Amino acid sequence: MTAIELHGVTKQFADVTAVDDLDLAVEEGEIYGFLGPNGAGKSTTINMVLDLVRPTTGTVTVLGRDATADSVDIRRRTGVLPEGFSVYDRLSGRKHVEFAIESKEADAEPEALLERVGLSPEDWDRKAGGYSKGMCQRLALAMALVGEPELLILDEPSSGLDPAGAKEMRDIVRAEADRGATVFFSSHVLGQVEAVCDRVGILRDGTLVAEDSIEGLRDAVGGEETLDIETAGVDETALESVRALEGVSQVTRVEGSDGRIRVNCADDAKTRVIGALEDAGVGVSDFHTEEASLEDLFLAYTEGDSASPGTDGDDEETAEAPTDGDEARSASDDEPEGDDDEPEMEPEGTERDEAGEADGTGERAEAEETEETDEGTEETDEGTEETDETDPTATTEEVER
Ligand SMILES: Nc1ncnc2c1ncn2[C@@H]1O[C@H](COP(=O)(O)OP(=O)(O)OP(=O)(O)O)[C@@H](O)[C@H]1O
Repeated sequence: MTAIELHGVTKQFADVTAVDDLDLAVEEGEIYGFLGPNGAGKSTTINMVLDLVRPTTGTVTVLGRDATADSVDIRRRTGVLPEGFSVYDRLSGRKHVEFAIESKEADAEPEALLERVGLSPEDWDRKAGGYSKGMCQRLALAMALVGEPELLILDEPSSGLDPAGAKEMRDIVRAEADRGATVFFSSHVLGQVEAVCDRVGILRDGTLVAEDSIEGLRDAVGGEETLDIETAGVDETALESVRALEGVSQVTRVEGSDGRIRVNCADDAKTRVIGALEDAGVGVSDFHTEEASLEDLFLAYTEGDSASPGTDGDDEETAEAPTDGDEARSASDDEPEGDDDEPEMEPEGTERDEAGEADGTGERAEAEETEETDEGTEETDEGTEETDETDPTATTEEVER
């Protein structure tokens, strides 16, 4: 069975097409990395999977159920780490986890979860308003893990985490997959994706431009590798003989070195390159191969005019992780009025369910139809209303737009 399935899903916000006729299938038990540049439509897709946003057209099925009609059941079986997670400042970490346990009607030990995500016992009863970004992120993960969910949806999970925290996050993701959970996570931190995902989907302008294992993507981009060769010294004639070889696309000297050269070539051209240098009398003292990095792959699929991989891949800047971890705590400023009071400890999805039952199709659907001109704003407000009252893990992203 597929854990997540989207068929022909489009989401239009006024004149912005956030997701465009998207087909996506995530198999049960796999770790699926969802990549894409800023604004590609990742969060919108995740929000549709969670029924926080409804598709303009198309169908979304999660754990074999309809994402809209069965959203309460789906949310009970799903653990979510939302982008821009905001804590309740005055509640302790322990209270947050207890809230999640109560919401899910789960049988879980808050301490075990807090410990699992690496929060120290001395922090468990501190107010989460004093937590660092990384601690907030760990707390969000602890809440997502409550009740051993069948599906984990992690939106930028390593945001705000230091390298050790990111590694712990990966270990937990792997352990969850070993337990049988499906993990769907979006990230800009490509190393995270590479280290942990079985499959990767790359979204661009709301469309899936690539979907494969990392290896498969590499092959699709051309499988070109970079040979870094250390020589005792090399002249232009020898370099020309390498340039003339079949499968070699580029030969450059490494600036500042005496005899190091870099050769971009197909996998099967490597031995020819070394042979040609030796034939030209060049002493090769060492060489190693660098595979195309995930950054290169990402850029190949997401840059340029076409939605197919290009060849360019030097500008790693573009693929750097954004600093959206800032939202983790600052977003708490957007808490609902009267945040002096503790939030009501209602089961997750209660308000949503009532809203859905109010008119049979959900208030949002109606609002979208009647207020077409201000669709985005309408959803924004509504998302806040629904999620803040029911779930402190709810994203505030739509509010901020
Ligand atoms: N509530 C909304 N109202 C209006 N436009 C929206 C809304 N939500 C998303 N969009 C637009 O839809 C597009 C996709 O946004 P989305 O947040 O899904 O992208 P993303 O891939 O998650 O980006 P990022 O990596 O920056 O978080 C963007 O152009 C965004 O401005």
